[in-house]
Amino acid sequence: MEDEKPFTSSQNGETIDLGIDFSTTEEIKVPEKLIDQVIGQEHAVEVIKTAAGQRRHVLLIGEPGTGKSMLGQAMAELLPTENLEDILVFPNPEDENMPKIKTVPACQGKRIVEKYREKAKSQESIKSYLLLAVVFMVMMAVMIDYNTTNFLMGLFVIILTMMVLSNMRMRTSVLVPKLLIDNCGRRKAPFVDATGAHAGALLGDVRHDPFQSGGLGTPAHERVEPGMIHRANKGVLFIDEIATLSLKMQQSLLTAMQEKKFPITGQSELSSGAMVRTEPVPCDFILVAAGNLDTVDKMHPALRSRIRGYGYEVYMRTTMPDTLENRRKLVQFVAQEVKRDGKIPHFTREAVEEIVREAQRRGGRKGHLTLRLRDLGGIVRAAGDIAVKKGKKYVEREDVLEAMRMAKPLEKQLADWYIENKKEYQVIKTEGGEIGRVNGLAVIGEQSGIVLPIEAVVAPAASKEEGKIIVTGKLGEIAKEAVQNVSAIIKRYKGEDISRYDIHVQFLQTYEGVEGDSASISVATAVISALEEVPIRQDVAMTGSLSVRGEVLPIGGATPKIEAAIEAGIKTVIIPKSNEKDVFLGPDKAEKINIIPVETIDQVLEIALEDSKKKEELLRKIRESLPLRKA
Ligand SMILES: Nc1ncnc2c1ncn2[C@@H]1O[C@H](COP(=O)(O)OP(=O)(O)OP(=O)(O)O)[C@@H](O)[C@H]1O
Repeated sequence: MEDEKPFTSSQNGETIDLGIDFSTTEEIKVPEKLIDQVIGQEHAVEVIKTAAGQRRHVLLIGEPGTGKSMLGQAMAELLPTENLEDILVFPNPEDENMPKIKTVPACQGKRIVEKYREKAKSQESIKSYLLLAVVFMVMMAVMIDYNTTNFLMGLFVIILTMMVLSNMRMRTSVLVPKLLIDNCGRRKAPFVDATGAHAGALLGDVRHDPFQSGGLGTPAHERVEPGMIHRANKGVLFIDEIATLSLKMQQSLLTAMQEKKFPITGQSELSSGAMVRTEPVPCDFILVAAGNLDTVDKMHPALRSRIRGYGYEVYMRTTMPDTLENRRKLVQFVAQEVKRDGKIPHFTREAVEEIVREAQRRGGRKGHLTLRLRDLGGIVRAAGDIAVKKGKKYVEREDVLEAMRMAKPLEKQLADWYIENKKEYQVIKTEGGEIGRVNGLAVIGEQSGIVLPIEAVVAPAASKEEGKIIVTGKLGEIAKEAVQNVSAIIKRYKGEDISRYDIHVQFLQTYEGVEGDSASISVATAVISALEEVPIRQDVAMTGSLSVRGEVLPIGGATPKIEAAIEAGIKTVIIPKSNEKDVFLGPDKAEKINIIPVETIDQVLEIALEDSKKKEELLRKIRESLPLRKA
């Protein structure tokens, strides 16, 4: 029971209880089966086990790097191997363009081809002896009565014999079938990853033959190439981003799933291969399709319905509760990543603690650990590489910390560059007070924060009828929405309509990829400051969403945003109270910043505005007017 209780507090540099006694991950046993190595996706694991037993299709929806392809591979391991088959393609004497297909138990395919080859070879040797005999006889005849006519005659006979024999040779080799799918010696059912495959690779193809019309060509059956659907026969066909397949391909995939057989034909209409169409080739695979939520919308409806009707849909989790049991699983994860990589040393306990701390940080929510394990595995490998370079026997804590500094995702590198750049041009101010200018916070990608300065100017409306909200810089829509929300608040405390003013809002130097939806308390603060002419403290940064009732609502990415503020040299950060427990900072960082959680807009203004009589008056009016003001 104790193991299942989630931890709620941040560990800020203390020793982390990992729920297991060990000094290095060398002592941790890694399960043999891949399915037992899947961490934190218990529901998906259950479904995969059931689906493997019942041969059902599965649709896995979720974020990248959460184990979708790993589950597909794990499923292949669970499938029986006794009924694996070899597939052969034979020439069809009645219709050359419709090669015949034959299925035999695994390993028999090779033997059959071998037998045909032997037969063809013995015919070959008879022909060679025949040719030798003819040459010998002609030479004898020419030698007995040598003259030019006889010599030329002899040459003609030899050439004629060679031509006849070579024509016979072609006919004999035509009879050797081609082994299309060879499953001999396989210890696991096939797992075929068809992500991003083009039509020929997925469905099979027949190669073009330029000599075909001259009768010199390669026989049709030899030009037949199996598709991934055929290679996956009796195994798993895994397709990530399934919606990126063309509708036509999805339709063919559906047919293949229904029929469990699919003929192979040339995919290019201009190729001579397009004339060839084999008998249906077995493709009795289990489809494990993957993607994100967008995939569900874009997928061929009939294909999705097939999976829903004859299989399961699973939503992959992105976090798991921070319990002792799950921390133990992360220890196992580190051990298994080390084993899988094969080139890096094992981790010390302290190094694993640092990985778990990073998992908490990336979890982004209180009491949660991230399940984007591919990214976490990236840090494990980078730390391992660092330890290898230093010639260490084990990966230590400092190596993990160095890896986290080094292995920054692209977005983080970009965010750092913004900060440097903005500092250089003094776009980010970290001291003094300014009217209408606030340090907002935003994220790029998922893990990287930036300081996003916002400026507002308020002037009496130029037009008599109505004022305008003029937004410059990217994120225009977000700013407009934020201004609309703050206008309700202003109306209440000021008793006047904001439409009497033109309001200009600018997000200073924003770039592609910046997510600004959590900037609404910043916009509100900038607008109120501009309207009331009360300066905003520039050593304060803030993040939070604002409701029309003046509540400060939770946002994502609290930790990276605070880290960005620290890097920019800001001293105080305002965050929504409900995000308080999502903050995971190391002790070195935590001491550099004062984090103030707030619930309402007046609390924001109290901290962010410079002290003055005007400010006191403003706060009094706002507090009286706010419907949900908490005492
Ligand atoms: N749940 C998990 N348990 C253990 N390891 C995991 C898990 N998820 C991811 N990993 C690690 O990350 C690697 C990559 O994961 P995988 O390729 O399965 O992710 P995915 O969800 O298929 O991502 P994508 O959609 O980008 O292909 C795995 O080989 C494994 O090392």
